Amino acid sequence: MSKKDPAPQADDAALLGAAQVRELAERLEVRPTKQWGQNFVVDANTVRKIVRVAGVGPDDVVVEVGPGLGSLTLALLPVVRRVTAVEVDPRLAGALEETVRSLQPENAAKLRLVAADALTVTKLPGPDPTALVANLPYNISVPVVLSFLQHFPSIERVLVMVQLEVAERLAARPGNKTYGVPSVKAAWYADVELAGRVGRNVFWPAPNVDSGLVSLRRRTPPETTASREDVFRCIDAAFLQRRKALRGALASWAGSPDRAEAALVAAGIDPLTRGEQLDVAAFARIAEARPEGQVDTPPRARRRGRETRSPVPGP
Ligand SMILES: C[S@@+](CC[C@H](N)C(=O)[O-])C[C@H]1O[C@@H](n2cnc3c(N)ncnc32)[C@H](O)[C@@H]1O
Repeated sequence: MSKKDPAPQADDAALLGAAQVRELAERLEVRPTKQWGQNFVVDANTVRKIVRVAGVGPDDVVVEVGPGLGSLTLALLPVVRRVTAVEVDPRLAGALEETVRSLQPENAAKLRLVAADALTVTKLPGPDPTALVANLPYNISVPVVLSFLQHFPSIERVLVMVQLEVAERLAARPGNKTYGVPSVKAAWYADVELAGRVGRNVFWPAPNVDSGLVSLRRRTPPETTASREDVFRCIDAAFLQRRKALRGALASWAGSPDRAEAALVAAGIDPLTRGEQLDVAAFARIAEARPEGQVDTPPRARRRGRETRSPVPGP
């Protein structure tokens, strides 16, 4: 056993309870807005749980998207090396540092505030982030997760609280009725698990739906010569008409149903399969099998050009 003091836990720290969240909001004259998905956590046990399930520790540099009034930030700060908090609402961004200074002065130096729209953030100050931990605004939760996994390869783990339905969709497996574009794209970057459910009563104001915790662990993307963009375009096309067999659903993506069929056969996939049955590795194989130089063309041009294009290459 080490003689060193154990790493501080969120349990020891000053956290915000329901009364403090409301008081703080009142003092800052912040009325929560739907536009920015502002449902603040008013339950200290929930933020402790998020930090615990995230599995972050003293070496972690955590990005928190949407710190709001600071409920989760205050639970993260005692536990991790640094928190970089990205907040779009200038009223909240302007107050966060002061909140931390007054409640946890010992951790104030660990906080870095970035006042910005998280969807535009592709670089962050300070050391590379190792984790994303956030209670995300519901309307942009999937784009935020995908964008941070794309732009920050140093992020190894993600724990986000999102609308339960979105959490289930992110963690869904092929064949499941909630499996869709978010599930396949998230699986490109990470192994994804539903890590818990959270009732709506831990928020102020309470949303109309329950929430879920989603845990993502970075993995190596499927091996393919196709670019991520190409694979993602193929996924988008397949799910645009999710009940359709891929031969038809991928027709415009490939140039024609015949070309789609050829790419599917070359990838070893039955052309009558539906996208909802395939995992991300299968989409990577299809994108790889697509004829080179192929571009999405309007239907008329596609019909005219059909006979003149070169055949789809074999596997
Ligand atoms: C669900 S609240 C969570 C607040 C706080 N983390 C908590 O748990 O109480 C979402 C937060 O994200 C912020 N937000 C919304 N859209 C954003 C964006 N595009 N970029 C950064 N922050 C955003 C909101 O202003 C709000 O503070």
